[in-house]
Amino acid sequence: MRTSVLRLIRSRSPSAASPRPHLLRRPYSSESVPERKVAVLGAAGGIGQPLALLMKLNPLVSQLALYDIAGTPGVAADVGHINTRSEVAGYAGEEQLGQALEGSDVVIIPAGVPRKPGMTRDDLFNINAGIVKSLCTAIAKYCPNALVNMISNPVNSTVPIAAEVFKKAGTYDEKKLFGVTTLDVVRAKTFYAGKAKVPVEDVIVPVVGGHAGITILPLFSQAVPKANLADEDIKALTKRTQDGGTEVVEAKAGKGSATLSMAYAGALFADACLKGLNGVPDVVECSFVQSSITELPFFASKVKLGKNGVEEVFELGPMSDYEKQGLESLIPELKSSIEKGIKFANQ
Ligand SMILES: NC(=O)C1=CN([C@@H]2O[C@H](COP(=O)(O)OP(=O)(O)OC[C@H]3O[C@@H](n4cnc5c(N)ncnc54)[C@H](O)[C@@H]3O)[C@@H](O)[C@H]2O)C=CC1
Ligand SMILES: O=C([O-])CC(=O)C(=O)O
Repeated sequence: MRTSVLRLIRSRSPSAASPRPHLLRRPYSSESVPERKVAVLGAAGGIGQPLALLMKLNPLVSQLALYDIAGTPGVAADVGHINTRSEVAGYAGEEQLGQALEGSDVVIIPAGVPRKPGMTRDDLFNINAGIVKSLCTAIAKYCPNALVNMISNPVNSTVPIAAEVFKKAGTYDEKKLFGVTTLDVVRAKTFYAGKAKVPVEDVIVPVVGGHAGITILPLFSQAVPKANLADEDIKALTKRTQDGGTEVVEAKAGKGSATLSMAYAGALFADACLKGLNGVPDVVECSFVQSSITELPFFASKVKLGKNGVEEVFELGPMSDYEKQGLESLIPELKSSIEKGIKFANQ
């Protein structure tokens, strides 16, 4: 098959007599990288569009399915003209959801309403819980083996909702469900790099717990490169990381929440999932997953990604007294958000 395709290219090429190998080479052919289908649900939205662009730029993706209730044919036509490996298709409306999902290896969900100033993420629950529930019902039916990257807020509740939907459908695999908390890590790294005056590309900071206010717990005591920051600086960095979403919501003044940095973070996390699926060793990211490292059934911490999704959930590691206090304080709020999601899904 490949030989005949090459022959065809050569025979049509003006330089067919002496083909230049680099012109014929397809660096991302299925021979070197496996075929991977990624579906984005909510692809016409503020996050969905730049995320579609970034996933189109990812050489690990061979098929990109862009689904939304409306507007996706335009996004797909636009993104589809970009010169990368993947084929792009747009799907609009519930009757096309099955087609969008079928065969997906990774499903990314940024569908739902964003915050306005004065709202908490939990204020989004009433609308987004129902959206997530119906999308996950379809995932259980059409691509039960896919890795699910949940972006829709409140993540602390939408991930438990997804788990319950999958349990009811008999398809739940705790290794394949992820709450995307990468934006907290992205922010913690940026803020730390600025304060410690180190290049952001060199920074590693785990962020654990959940994805709302005080449930976001950056572990700056484990940050590298090490910097001797004062306790007051660490407190300020922690608070800014916890309030990072609100900082953007207020700056956007009613026009939504983080979209571009979230698309970046979502693309980083999906790339890590794809690398894990493809057998790349030692892929580690923070994510909100089913967990037994605390008393809570879901918790964000460092997670190793492999061929079947979560390969290992890492312990929290050594923490400062300030971080230990933060951990203690976040447990009740995170517990109640998780329970709220479970209760909703079982109504
Ligand atoms: N996990 C995280 O770190 C972050 C999460 N978010 C959350 O992501 C979500 C989306 O935010 P934005 O893209 O800014 O909102 P947006 O309103 O710009 O886009 C949401 C998209 O979802 C679509 N949608 C609604 N119902 C749908 C359904 N049933 N099926 C498919 N698509 C549907 C809408 O048509 C819209 O295109 C919000 O819940 C927001 O809070 C935002 C930033 C960071
Ligand atoms: O703050 C919001 O509503 C959106 C979000 O989750 C974030 O930016 O971290």
